[in-house]
Amino acid sequence: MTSFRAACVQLRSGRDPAHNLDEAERLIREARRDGAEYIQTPEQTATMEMNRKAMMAVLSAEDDDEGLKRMQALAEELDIWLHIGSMSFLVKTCDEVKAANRSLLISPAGRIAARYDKIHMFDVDLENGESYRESASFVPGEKAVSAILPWGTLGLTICYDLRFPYLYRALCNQKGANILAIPAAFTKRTGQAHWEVLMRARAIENGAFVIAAAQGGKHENGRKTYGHSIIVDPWGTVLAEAQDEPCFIAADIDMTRVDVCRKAIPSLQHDRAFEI
Ligand SMILES: O=C(O)CNC(=O)[C@H](CS)NC(=O)CCC(=O)C(=O)O
Repeated sequence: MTSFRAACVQLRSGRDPAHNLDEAERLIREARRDGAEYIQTPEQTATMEMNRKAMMAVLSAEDDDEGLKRMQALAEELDIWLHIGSMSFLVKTCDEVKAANRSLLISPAGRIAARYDKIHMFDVDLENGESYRESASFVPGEKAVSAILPWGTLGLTICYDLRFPYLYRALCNQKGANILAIPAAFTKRTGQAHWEVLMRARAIENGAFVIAAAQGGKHENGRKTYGHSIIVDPWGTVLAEAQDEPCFIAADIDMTRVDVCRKAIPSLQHDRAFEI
């Protein structure tokens, strides 16, 4: 199998996890009716907009999470690869309980085929006063993860990871990835300036498809995310892109494009070690 239809579900998740999952399910079903076989949802599909205390109060460990079980049942019912861009789960570190910002690939049998914990924490102060301390609530992951799909190999990353190109290089050169997943909740301000150019760069420099489902619009607490869920081919061509409303976008993915583009520009093979 060398081609498949991929979709991104764009959300504007709010404070109520059940409502967020209802909205995700509605759009996943729409994307399925349109023929999608791989459907990705954004970072923080189930819980956004919460302060640390409120968020910790509603989270469960992955094994006990009803929302995740619901998404597993949905993948099985619809016979799709359902990629939950991220959900948060409680995890114990040595001295405290924190959350993992975790991406989950669910197989058409409803099983968890891969899980990836976001490596790079968004601890940032923007010029306009917006300030984020992801590491206050989340423990970062330590491990790059790829997963084999029937059509190719998926590299799993999340949002701010987009800014660390060597992660994508490692996924493509050392873990076989030729499809890069970058589900996100980018800020509107940074997204306007950086989103599309970085997404296209990751696709071009690695000769890989990029699939990125996003949060978009003005959320309940006033925070604005950029939206613009995007699917890019290995030559850097944008195959589908959203605005900032909840919706789905879809594209037919022809995996033979990976070989063609990597043959034309074999930069992955031309990587060299160098002295500093
Ligand atoms: O906190 C939540 O509710 C959902 N999670 C997020 O919004 C995450 C962590 S704060 N956002 C990003 O990584 C934005 C990256 C970004 O915008 C950039 O790199 O420019």
